[in-house]
Amino acid sequence: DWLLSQTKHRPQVAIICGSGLGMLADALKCQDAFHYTDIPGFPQSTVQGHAGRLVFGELKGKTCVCMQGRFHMYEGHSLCKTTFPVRVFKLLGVETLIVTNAAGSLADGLKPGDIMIIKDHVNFPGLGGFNPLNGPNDDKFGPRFPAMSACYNPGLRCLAMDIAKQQGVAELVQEGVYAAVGGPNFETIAEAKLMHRLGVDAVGMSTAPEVVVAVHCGLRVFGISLITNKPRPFLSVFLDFYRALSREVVTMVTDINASIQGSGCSCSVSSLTSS
Ligand SMILES: O=P(O)(O)O[C@@H]1C[C@H](O)[C@@H](CO)O1
Ligand SMILES: Nc1nc2[nH]cnc2c(=O)[nH]1
Repeated sequence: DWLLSQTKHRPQVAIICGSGLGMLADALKCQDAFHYTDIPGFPQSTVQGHAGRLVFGELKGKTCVCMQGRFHMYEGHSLCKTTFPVRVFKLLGVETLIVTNAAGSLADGLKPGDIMIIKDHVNFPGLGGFNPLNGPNDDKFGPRFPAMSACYNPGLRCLAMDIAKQQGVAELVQEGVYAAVGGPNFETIAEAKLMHRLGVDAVGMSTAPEVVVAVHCGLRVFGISLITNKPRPFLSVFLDFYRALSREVVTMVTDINASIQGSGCSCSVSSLTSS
């Protein structure tokens, strides 16, 4: 009610900006911005890179609200608090939630700088009983036992891939499974390997609880992870080096063969190339 009394904007889309992604809010026109400290009952950001502002504005003809800074379990917030803004968005009239995060890659084809469109998630805290929907269910938001089999809207995922192609950045974008862990420590090598074997492509410390609450209250969800790092077991560093070296040798041999042929000589070192 306080927010609705402070701004004329009536957002249809909410965007939660992940670590280092707060500048997404700068794209909004005709902004009304509120510090979390000024919003009655709102939790407070404690993490560097999370400015702690709710920014309303227009983006390509849609009214949006952006969270510049989200809340994480490792800050000491209860899961109810970390996901509280999602219910605020629902009450503001939002229909679509876009979640973004910084995440570590566990997949061979995902490198730092790539974008992963989230196709599904593994909510490790949730599997262990740490769920924002714990406690009495509030039926005005959603059912006691909500389905989570299609959390990430297939139409929006498809649209995002099409836009990536149109903008010529498709090679940086792929779909994958995000896993949420509690943090704040990063994974041990054994934990990273375990998650990789379980089918996880990227790991982070947020997002899944927000998505659970959003799906519970009927919001359409789209999620992306910005890949910021990749856990590097020693063996894979060695294998990458070995592959790079092999590629160099093949290139050198190919060049040598080309110059031998250019000189009119009939011999070559092709057997070395193939081995
Ligand atoms: O809010 P997100 O999920 O982007 O933040 C990630 C997880 C930690 O807060 C932080 C670690 O780098 O980035
Ligand atoms: N848990 C986890 N969170 C991250 N956020 C950004 N990178 C990582 C990572 O490698 N692991």
